[in-house]
Formats: sequence, structure tokens, C-alpha cells
Amino acid sequence: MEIRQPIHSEHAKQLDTEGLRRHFLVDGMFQPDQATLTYSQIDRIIVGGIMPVTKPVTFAPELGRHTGTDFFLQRRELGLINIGGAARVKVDEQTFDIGAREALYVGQGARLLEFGSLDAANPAKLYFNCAPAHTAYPHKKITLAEASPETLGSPETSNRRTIHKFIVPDVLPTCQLLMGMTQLEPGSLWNTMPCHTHDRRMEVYFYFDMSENAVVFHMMGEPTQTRHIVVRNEQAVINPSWSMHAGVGTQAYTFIWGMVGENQVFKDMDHVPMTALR
Ligand SMILES: O=C[C@H](O)[C@@H](O)CC(=O)C(=O)O
Ligand SMILES: [Zn+2]
Repeated sequence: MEIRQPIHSEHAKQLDTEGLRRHFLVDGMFQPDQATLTYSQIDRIIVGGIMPVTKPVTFAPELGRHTGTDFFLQRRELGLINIGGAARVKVDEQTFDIGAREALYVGQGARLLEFGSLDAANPAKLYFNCAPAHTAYPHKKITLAEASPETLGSPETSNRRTIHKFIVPDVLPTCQLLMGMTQLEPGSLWNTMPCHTHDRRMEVYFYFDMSENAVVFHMMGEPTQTRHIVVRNEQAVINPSWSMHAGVGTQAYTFIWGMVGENQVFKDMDHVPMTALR
């Protein structure tokens, strides 16, 4: 498991391209028959990918070595969204079939997790966020139809997109984790612009549905000190609370956002006036 230290905005603004990528970009998340984990000390979120191909991937109690607990989710909750083929996930005695673009919430206290693909030729790709938790809420599958949708933007401003809120208080209770998936309409290239910060929550953006030659210029930094990171298919960016976050692609794309921190109010954002951006 890789550890990322928290970072001050005064340090971040001095970084060059390589430095920004080292601190904020998460790459190579999907490895055959493996789980990959990146632990950010910002709100202690763990970001990762699970791609079972020839055999199931398990989260056995030993994984608790990373968290100093008897088992991995002893004091944590986990949310995942499947961006690949059909998956079967076993959580202790329960079994969940998670199709493409469906989500699963696993509450605190789950000991044994097993992630399998139903078809090795079209393996599941389970992108997950995991955060410290204080109580056990029920495990729950969330379909795309159950995710509370919100369509924003317009073709004129190239930001027409639908925000599918999978893991939010309107859909199910969690300790702190919020997750959703934002899909851009063909020809729309901008996400989250006009942009915002939320000093009370950090956020990770994971981009996918991109062709080999497509890139997203992900914008981050203090609103008056913006920087960009060139992001390719299936890469994620860690956005500290002080950082704005938005992106523009060379083609339409989809991304998963996940947030942890102080509150769970989706609309609790500090909107940045367009005239303030530098
Ligand atoms: O705090 C909320 C997050 O930044 C995203 O939900 C925004 C987003 O998906 C979008 O506007 O495209
Ligand atoms: Zn945000």
C-alpha cells in the first residue's frame, strides 16, 4: 500500500509537473487478480481498484496490518463502483451481484470480503474509496436507477452532464463517505465549472471511459493559484480541501467523485466566482 502525506497549499504551489503528479495523481489502479491501495493521510481516505480475472480477490483479516486493526474494515467503511463487467461480491454471509455502473456500500465491521468476476473475458473493475467509520451501517447495493441524478450545465458552455449520487444520505446512511459518478454528454468537455472548494471535505476524482489518446486537463490548486495535471484513462487525482477541482477533456469522459470529511451536505460548497480564478 502506498502512503501519500498531506500537503500544504504553500508547498503545493511550488511544485513542478513531476511533483504535482507524485503528490496528487494515482495511477495503475487495476492490476489482474489484485487489489491496489493508496492511503492518503488527508482525512485518511484509501483509494484503490480491484480487478479479479482468473480468480477472486479477497480482503482477508491480514489486510488489517495496513490499518493497525484486527481486520481491514474493523474501523472503516467502503464504497465501490463497478466500471467493468459483472461482479459477484461476498461480504461475510451476504452475496451481492454488482453489474456495470452499479455501486456497493460495505459498512464497518465486515470481516471477509471476496470480489469475483462473472466473466474472465470481461472482468469487473471495482473502483473503491474507504474511510474511517465510527458505527456499522448496513451493506447496500445501489443501482444506477436508485442513484439520485442531477443534470447540470448546457451544450453552449460544453458542460452538460448528469451527476449520479450513489452514496449520499438521501440514498443510504454512511458515517462520512460520499460517492457518485458524473457522466458528460457527447460534445461536453467540462466538469465542475464554475468550480468550488469545500474546506470541510476533501475529494478524489477518478476519470474513465476515455480512449487511449484522450486526456483530461484536471485543474487544481487554490483558486488564485491554479495548476493542472494531465490525466489519462483510469487515473485519479487527490484534491485537498483547499483545492478547487474541475477538468476539461479532449473528448467526453466519465468520472467518479468521492468525498470524506466534516459533513455530508453535497451542496455545502464554496463557489468560486469566475472573476476570482487565476
Ligand atoms: O463536490 C462535488 C463534486 O465536486 C462533484 O460532484 C461535482 C461534479 O461531479 C460536477 O460538477 O461535474
Ligand atoms: Zn467538489
